[in-house]
Order: sequence, then structure tokens, then C-alpha cells
Amino acid sequence: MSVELHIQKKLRAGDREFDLDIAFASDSERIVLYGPSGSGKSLTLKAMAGLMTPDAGYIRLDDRMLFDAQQQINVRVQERNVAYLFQDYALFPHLTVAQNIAFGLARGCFNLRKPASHPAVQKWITAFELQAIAGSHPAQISGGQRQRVALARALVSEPDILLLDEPFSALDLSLRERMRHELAELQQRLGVHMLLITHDPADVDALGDEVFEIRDGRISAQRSL
Ligand SMILES: Nc1ncnc2c1ncn2[C@@H]1O[C@H](COP(=O)(O)OP(=O)(O)OP(=O)(O)O)[C@@H](O)[C@H]1O
Repeated sequence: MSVELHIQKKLRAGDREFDLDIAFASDSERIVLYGPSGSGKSLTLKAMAGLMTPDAGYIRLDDRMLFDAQQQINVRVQERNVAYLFQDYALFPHLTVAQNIAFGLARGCFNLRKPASHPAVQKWITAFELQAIAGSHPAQISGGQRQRVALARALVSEPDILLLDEPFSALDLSLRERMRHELAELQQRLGVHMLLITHDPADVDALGDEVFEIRDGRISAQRSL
């Protein structure tokens, strides 16, 4: 699968201005956008997910145009077939692990009372070894388990690409290392396409086949590992 985009967006907050102008293309399975805080990583990821609308430009996944300002194309979030993993995982506290995963399915496709009865939910509960905690709530499980639940919820809809926003920042150092390798292994096993944003060089080493460095709203360097 290939990703190609060129997006521009001007943001203002009081007398502060930020000028985003990001262009890159890649057909790598593991893309990393790497750069310091405030460089424009989250804005780029949000634009891909459809959570932020650029002023100009386009975003293409394979032959699907998700956004094109000139052609007035702006595919709805739910129809982009991309999954977004938030930094804090954004699990629903009042839903169990199985219900949280089932929520990733298209709306109306699952039974909240019996979430694990859906084969896709069952598949991901097993893949992430979450059987023992399927009936627990997010507050009752560990940070690593929370991340696995969030990944399962993101993958249950079989997205074309998984967008990851600093996926290890909520974890302590030793767990971070473990989950990084777990994610790298998972990616290889499933062949799922990932685009990850980070300011941590260790994420780049573990998860970047193609790395785009981002500074002040621009791609400043590109390398393949
Ligand atoms: N809604 C907004 N209005 C004005 N400025 C914004 C808005 N959202 C983001 N910005 C600015 O755009 C810049 C890029 O933000 P972005 O969230 O993409 O950074 P980032 O690289 O993801 O940083 P971090 O690693 O800290 O999350 C920042 O300077 C930020 O203050």
C-alpha cells in the first residue's frame, strides 16, 4: 500500500502562527514521522484520519483519494478505513475490554451484551491474549494490557493503515521497551501498515522502515532503514 500526501494548513492562536506544509510519499509498511514537540506531527496524523481539514492539498492511500482540496473531496472519518490510536488510548471506562474492542466494529454491528460472540472480537481477544480480562474494565487492567486493548479495538475493523500517536508515551520505561518489541513483532506477523509519530529515537529504531523527519511544519529529512 502507498501513502502520498501534500497538505497545507495555517493555524493561529492569539498572535502565534503555525504554518504546516507537509509532503511525503511512501510505500513502506512501517513509516515513522519523527520530530520534536510542536513540529506538526499530530496535525499531520489528524489530517490523515480526517480529524483536521487542511486548507489545501491532497491525501491519497493507494488509489483512494481521502482528501483533495481542489476536487473538493473530503472522505468522512468513518469511511476512510484508517484506524487511529490515541496517545492515552481513549478507552471507554464504563465498557469492558471486550465491549471496547467490539466498539471498533462499524456501528450497529455488535451486541454490547455479548461482544465476544462476534468472531472478529473473539479473534483479537485471542490474538492479544486478553481472554482472562475480557470482562474487566480499563481501570482494572495494566498499562500494557490497556495498550493491547486499544490496538485490538483499532484493528478489529481491518483498517488499511494504523495511525499511532506516540503509542508508548503513557507507559513506564521497562514496559515501553517491551511493548515496542511487541508492536514490531505484531506488525511483522500481520503485515498491517503503520504510520507512527514520535519524538523518541528508540521508536524510530524499532519501528521505522522509512523515516521522515519533521521540523517547524516541514519534512526536513528522509531516510530508509
Ligand atoms: N488548534 C490549534 N490552533 C493553533 N495552533 C495549533 C492548534 N493545534 C496545534 N497548533 C500548533 O501547531 C503546532 C504543531 O502542533 P502538533 O500538535 O502537530 O505538534 P506535535 O509535533 O504533534 O507535538 P507533540 O509531540 O508535542 O504532540 C504547535 O506549535 C501547536 O501549538
